Amino acid sequence: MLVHNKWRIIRLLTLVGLSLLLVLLILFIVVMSRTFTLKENLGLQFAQWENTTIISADIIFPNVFSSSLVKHEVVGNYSHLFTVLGTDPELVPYMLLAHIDVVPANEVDGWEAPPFSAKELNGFIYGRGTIDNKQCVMGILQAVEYLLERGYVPRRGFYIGLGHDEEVYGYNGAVNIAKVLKSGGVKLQYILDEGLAVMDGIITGLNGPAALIGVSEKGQATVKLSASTRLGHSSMPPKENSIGILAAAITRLEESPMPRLFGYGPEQSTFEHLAHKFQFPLRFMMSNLWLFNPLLSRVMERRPDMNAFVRTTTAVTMFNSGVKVNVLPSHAEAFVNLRIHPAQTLQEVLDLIKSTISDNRVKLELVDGFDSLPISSYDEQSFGYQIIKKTLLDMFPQVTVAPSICIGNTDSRHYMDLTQDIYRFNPTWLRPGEPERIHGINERMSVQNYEEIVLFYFQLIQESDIRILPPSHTGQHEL
Ligand SMILES: CCCCCCCC/C=C\CCCCCCCC(=O)N[C@@H](Cc1ccccc1)C(=O)O
Ligand SMILES: [Zn+2]
Ligand SMILES: [Zn+2]
Repeated sequence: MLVHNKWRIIRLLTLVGLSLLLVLLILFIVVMSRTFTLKENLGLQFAQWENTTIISADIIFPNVFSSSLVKHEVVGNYSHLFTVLGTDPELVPYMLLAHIDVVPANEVDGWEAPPFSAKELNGFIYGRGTIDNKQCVMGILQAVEYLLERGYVPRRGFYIGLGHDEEVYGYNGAVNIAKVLKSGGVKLQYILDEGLAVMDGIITGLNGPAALIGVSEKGQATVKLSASTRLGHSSMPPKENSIGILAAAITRLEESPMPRLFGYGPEQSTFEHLAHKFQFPLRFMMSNLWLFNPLLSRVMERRPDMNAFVRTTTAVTMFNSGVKVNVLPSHAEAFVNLRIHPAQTLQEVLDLIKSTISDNRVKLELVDGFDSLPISSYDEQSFGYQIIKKTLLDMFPQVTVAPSICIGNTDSRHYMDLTQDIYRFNPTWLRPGEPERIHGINERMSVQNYEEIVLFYFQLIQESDIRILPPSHTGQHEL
């Protein structure tokens, strides 16, 4: 009897033990498969890191990641391509671009909140990337999430491209996303990428805010300059060494700015579109740039952000030389970053640098460069431009919309084979003192503006469903 009971207890315990093991195994499989899905979807963005929980995007945007209308691909290891199906295959799709990478930031430079904290202070979210370009990454995904949640089905299909290396030329992210699309024979109605913004109080003399849409972007040249002289003891220096030679060359470059070209590129159209918002006599001058170019250029060039519209800009960004206080430097090198005005070519800029330096001991190498980009359409029939403009005016009737040229470079140049119409614009409001925060300290985005950004994409996506633009009633711009 005792033996019999003992076996019954052992059998019972084994059964309980096995069941427990089974439950644990099932739990383990469920947890692991969930973790893998998250990791696959977002490239491992689910971790506990320095007291910050990084939450996977498929938790924040569940509809985007589960909808049968949306296909998500990881491209070039870290970039993201979303394909959103439209119901009407006749309608040419469009594409929204933004980038997830940022330039470095260091709290000790004077940030009011840690640059990677996204801390909210007085209605502003502080953090590197908040206005370049996380606001658009999140704004686009949040808008699509809300639309899907409401059962929206687009008529016109669209793509979303989120590059991971825009700040270092985009060669792995944007270039590969464009390749994927090209290999699928995709053609795009228009592209909207980061770029200019709503300028509020930034343009001197202008009444009211202006939304500047980049219909082109400046070219760029990164040039390496170097000089080499004999290594030796600092107690017996020659009259000049590599540092002095290179410094003199750089001084010559800084003291000889590139020619004023204001009015010979798309900026002419910008000011013609804005002219009616200036007071006399500026209104008259802006409408007659052919006559007032020389005068206006001289006023504008005094402010760095305005000077960018006047000429090819020259910025010495890196200078390296020397190894020890008592050793003559055998080699000095510097990098100069130029943003090329559309009325000049890369070759003309290189020739001018050479003649300005005018010293054969200084070696000049082109690290990377390209001419300014083609001008996208912005007339009454221009689908993309008019959709962006209408979306803006519906939201902000007080804004004047004008075509302009983007003074920085964007990923969109890698998509040039897919469309003729590329627009560079962030639905971000910039007020005095704010342009300096881009790549600078205390980069921030107001909570209110973030909500507007979500709404902007929410509206734009729905506006883009229109088959053709309604006939224009005005047939003229705001001049
Ligand atoms: C007449 C109107 C005056 C208006 C004042 C303008 C205020 C400035 C507003 C917006 C700034 C535009 C920024 C455009 C986005 C640039 C994004 C960016 O930083 N891109 C990098 C990309 C790059 C390219 C090559 C090498 C490294 C990085 C850049 O251009 O540096
Ligand atoms: Zn950017
Ligand atoms: Zn940037």
